[in-house]
Amino acid sequence: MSTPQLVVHRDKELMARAAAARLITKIVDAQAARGSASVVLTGGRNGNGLLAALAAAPARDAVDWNRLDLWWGDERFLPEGDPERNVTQAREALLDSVPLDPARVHPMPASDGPHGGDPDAAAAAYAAELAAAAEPEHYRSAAAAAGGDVPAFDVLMLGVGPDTHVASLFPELPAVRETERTVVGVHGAPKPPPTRVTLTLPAIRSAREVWLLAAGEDKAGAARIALSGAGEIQAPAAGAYGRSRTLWLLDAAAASQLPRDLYPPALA
Ligand SMILES: O=C(O)[C@H](O)[C@@H](O)[C@H](O)[C@H](O)COP(=O)(O)O
Repeated sequence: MSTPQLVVHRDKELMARAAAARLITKIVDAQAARGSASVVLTGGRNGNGLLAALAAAPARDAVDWNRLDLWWGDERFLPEGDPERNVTQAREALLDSVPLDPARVHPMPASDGPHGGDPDAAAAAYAAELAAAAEPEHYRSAAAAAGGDVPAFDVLMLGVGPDTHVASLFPELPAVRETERTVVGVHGAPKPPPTRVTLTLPAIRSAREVWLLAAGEDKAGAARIALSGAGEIQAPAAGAYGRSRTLWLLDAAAASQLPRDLYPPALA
């Protein structure tokens, strides 16, 4: 478990631009070291704000887009092309503007796909897709120990909800309690739409780096709770950490309720 590091930016726009620059560098370094990079995207305003900032970034095309694997941390279980789907919003924000290899872009299944309206079957299919992409020499995740291989994600990004949810892991609901499977269906999510598909905490924790994005006053309480020792069932964001790095990227508003001892030195 990597101890959370915090970086606080002046406002959400600067946080998005700085996080986009950080992601470009991370991808470029991974591609230089291993010939490819693997990133897990998140939905929501902060996740899409980062993608939009990346699309506009001067250094954008330092990334070899053709050698980038993209996965999702969660998805709203809606028909293909629905404007509320995370992949639809990601395409609009960035993906349709860069020359990705379509075979390396892995959206979670839609509700009108081959699995019918069954989010649990869709989740099982995505878990199988992850396992097929996991190389033997890749790090075996905590979930892999229980038989659920996932690729060695370089960066897994998560927006943080005001209730401390990440991906579609909501406090106290069954999905956040999952310790075996890497992907599960979600029924009755408090954030609409109610039916979703999500990575589980073991899958999230297999990533080399986990970046949590929190901007806005409405996230201040969630950041304080998640970073002050709350349990992962009550505060899923508290259970989202990477194997070598856990990075909270906040704006000043979202950091405004943090205990002083958690403030980064520059702000203390
Ligand atoms: O499918 C989703 O809704 C997202 O994956 C979800 O986990 C989101 O990241 C958080 O709810 C934060 O959303 P905002 O950044 O819009 O507050």
